[in-house]
Amino acid sequence: TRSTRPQRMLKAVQKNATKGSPESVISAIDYFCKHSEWAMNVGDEKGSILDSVVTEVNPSTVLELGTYCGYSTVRIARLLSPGTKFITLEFNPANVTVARQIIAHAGLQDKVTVVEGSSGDLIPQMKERFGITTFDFIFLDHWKDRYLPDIKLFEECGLLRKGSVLLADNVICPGAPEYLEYVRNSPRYENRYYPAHLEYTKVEDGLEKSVFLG
Ligand SMILES: O=C(NC/C=C/[C@H]1O[C@@H](n2ccc(=O)cc2)[C@H](O)[C@@H]1O)c1cc([N+](=O)[O-])cc(O)c1O
Ligand SMILES: [Mg+2]
Repeated sequence: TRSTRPQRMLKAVQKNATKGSPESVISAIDYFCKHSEWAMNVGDEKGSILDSVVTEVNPSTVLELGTYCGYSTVRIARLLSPGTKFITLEFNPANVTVARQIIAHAGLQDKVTVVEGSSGDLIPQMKERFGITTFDFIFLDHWKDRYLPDIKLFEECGLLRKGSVLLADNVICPGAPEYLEYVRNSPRYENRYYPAHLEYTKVEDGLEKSVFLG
């Protein structure tokens, strides 16, 4: 039967990227998406903004919602200090399999734990299963209608501390209007919008950074 796009992306990484080089894995995926098949990775333009926010925060605990094939997972993991706890949640088991291989090709398998399941089920388990008290940095890039319920879940589970940074992809395209309205109207968040474009296109998109004020 026909392969899937994530499987074809993995093949392109294994063929074109140098083992142990996160930068070459990132480049190989971006090349694949620009010249072979578009895929919903955060991409190079928004990825550079992600890099700058991760570097600025220099987090000790990180959560990513929506591993997909592991592109942003590799972008984040390559920037983390030794000893940082990084967890990424992926709902689709086939994507978990591809992502783990792409992360391993980059040599970053010891930096991040890919957990299979839904954010709604797993976020309340973060403390007991992974010994997390609060997250310093959270990247939201999963189902757009889950951004709002999940930020509320972070608050309810006490997973945010004064200064925790949330960065949300696709707040324009496909869009997360309810999430944007929530963080921008809440006195508990300080927000900044980073204008950019939908990965590998000229379509308008952007990232919203929200700092929890406690
Ligand atoms: O729809 C988008 N992203 C949804 C991502 C979903 C991913 O998150 C996982 N997940 C993990 C945990 C969960 O709880 C739920 C899902 C899913 O199994 C999937 O791997 C999207 C779409 C476009 N687009 O142009 O159309 C562009 C983008 O940058 C996007 O991110
Ligand atoms: Mg996205």
